[in-house]
Amino acid sequence: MPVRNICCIGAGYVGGPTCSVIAYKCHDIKVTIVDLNQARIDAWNSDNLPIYEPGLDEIVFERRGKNLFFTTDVDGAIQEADLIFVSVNTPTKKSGMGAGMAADLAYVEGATRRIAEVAKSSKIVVEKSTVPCRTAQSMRTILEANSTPGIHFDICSNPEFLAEGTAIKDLLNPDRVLIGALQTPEGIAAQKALAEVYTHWVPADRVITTNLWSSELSKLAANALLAQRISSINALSAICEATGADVDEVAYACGRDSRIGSKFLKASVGFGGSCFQKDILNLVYLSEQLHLPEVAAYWKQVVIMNEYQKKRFVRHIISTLFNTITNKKIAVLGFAFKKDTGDTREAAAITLIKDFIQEHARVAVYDPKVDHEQIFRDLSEPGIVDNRKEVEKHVTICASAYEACHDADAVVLVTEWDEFKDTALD
Ligand SMILES: NC(=O)C1=CN([C@@H]2O[C@H](COP(=O)(O)OP(=O)(O)OC[C@H]3O[C@@H](n4cnc5c(N)ncnc54)[C@H](O)[C@@H]3O)[C@@H](O)[C@H]2O)C=CC1
Ligand SMILES: O=C(O)[C@H]1O[C@H](OP(=O)(O)OP(=O)(O)OC[C@H]2O[C@@H](n3ccc(=O)[nH]c3=O)[C@H](O)[C@@H]2O)[C@H](O)[C@@H](O)[C@@H]1O
Repeated sequence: MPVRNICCIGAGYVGGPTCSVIAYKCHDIKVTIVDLNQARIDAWNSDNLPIYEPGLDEIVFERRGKNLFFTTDVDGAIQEADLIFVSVNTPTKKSGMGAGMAADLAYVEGATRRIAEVAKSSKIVVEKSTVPCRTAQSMRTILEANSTPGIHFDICSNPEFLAEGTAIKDLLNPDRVLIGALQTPEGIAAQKALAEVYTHWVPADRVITTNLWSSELSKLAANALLAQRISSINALSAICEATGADVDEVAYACGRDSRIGSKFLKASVGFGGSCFQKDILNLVYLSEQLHLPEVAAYWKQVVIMNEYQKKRFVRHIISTLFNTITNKKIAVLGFAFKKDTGDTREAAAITLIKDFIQEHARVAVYDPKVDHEQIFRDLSEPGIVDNRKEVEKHVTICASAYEACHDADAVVLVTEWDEFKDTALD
């Protein structure tokens, strides 16, 4: 049976854009995106969408109210749907077993339990969130144990590979769509039904089907391999600085080898974003649980190198400014974790600025998209009394790059926003 009604649980950076694109490309499918967060849903229903992503507004504004809906009526949307994407957050656990490493699956479990409790007909449930390998097994156990008799659930894994800032481009023209399912007749039928949603616009040869566990692991593996390339080039950048080699030239020379390839070899102050670190730590935890300590140590080094790169950058600035930045003005251009997004999760700028504050510098920040309040929130460590005051004492948020750079002792270019390329400094 072709899919006619989709519900997406989680109206975040993945659920929002992904399911909006499905609605845009599949006019014969009704798509309802739900979230518990009323403010987020209100924003999706307004002129000011909660996420900045080039091309997103046009797509949402064209389909909203036709076959694309945003609501907090989670139960109603679950009941109507024949296919449900679970696209909720899976952050690193903050406490308990696996704290600081394992993925917190409480939101995935919460959404799965809700489906089991309220569904009145059989459904295909699709794991869209990034999860540890074999999570689909736990979801199946929950669904089977808690649902009404006679109702059947098929689970597919369909990890998302979009990158923020290019989400719409990535969704409209993906390198591949990955769909894993149990290799039973029902599992294969569910896999086919989901594949048919994507082949409304994605060439069939780009839709890859695998077993459930390969699909779940491929997502963690892809992010780990991408982050590993960045840590590799950043490690080489330290050697370049000590020898006079130029890391861009080294990256170019290596990238021209078609076996290596040129993408993801840009040396940086360290990767940020909500997923690379989280997903590698998730892989490290999985390796430890599987009693593979050497494998765990191998992947952990990618994160260790990333932290080293950020600290090395701060040390370099301080030593260049005669070993002290007390009372000196440091202009920080860019706060988001990369250009073309307002997302600041795990942004390198947060670590750098906190270090500058510790050194008693005056910091002037400018970012074209990040909300001022968000910057203060990110810089104020929770739980430390008066920390917010301390941050406000040291940090000024500016309305332009020129204002931030005026009379600065150092200009730190953290996020590669295009407008900085054209910013001429006196
Ligand atoms: N941000 C990104 O670029 C990418 C993220 N991912 C993965 O996708 C998943 C989602 O990530 P984001 O969209 O960035 O997270 P997000 O935090 O922006 O959005 C998740 C949303 O789910 C909602 N939610 C949580 N539990 C719920 C429930 N029981 N019922 C209804 N709504 C609920 C939250 O309120 C939140 O709005 C994560 O597993 C992440 O690792 C995968 C690829 C790219
Ligand atoms: O699972 C996810 O969340 C997503 O994670 C990344 O996407 P994203 O984090 O949005 O952005 P990237 O373009 O991968 O950049 C991540 C970080 O690496 C940095 N980076 C990237 C490329 C590079 O060559 N050098 C480098 O330092 C960026 O500046 C940024 O801080 C992956 O690219 C997506 O495929 C994946 O779906």
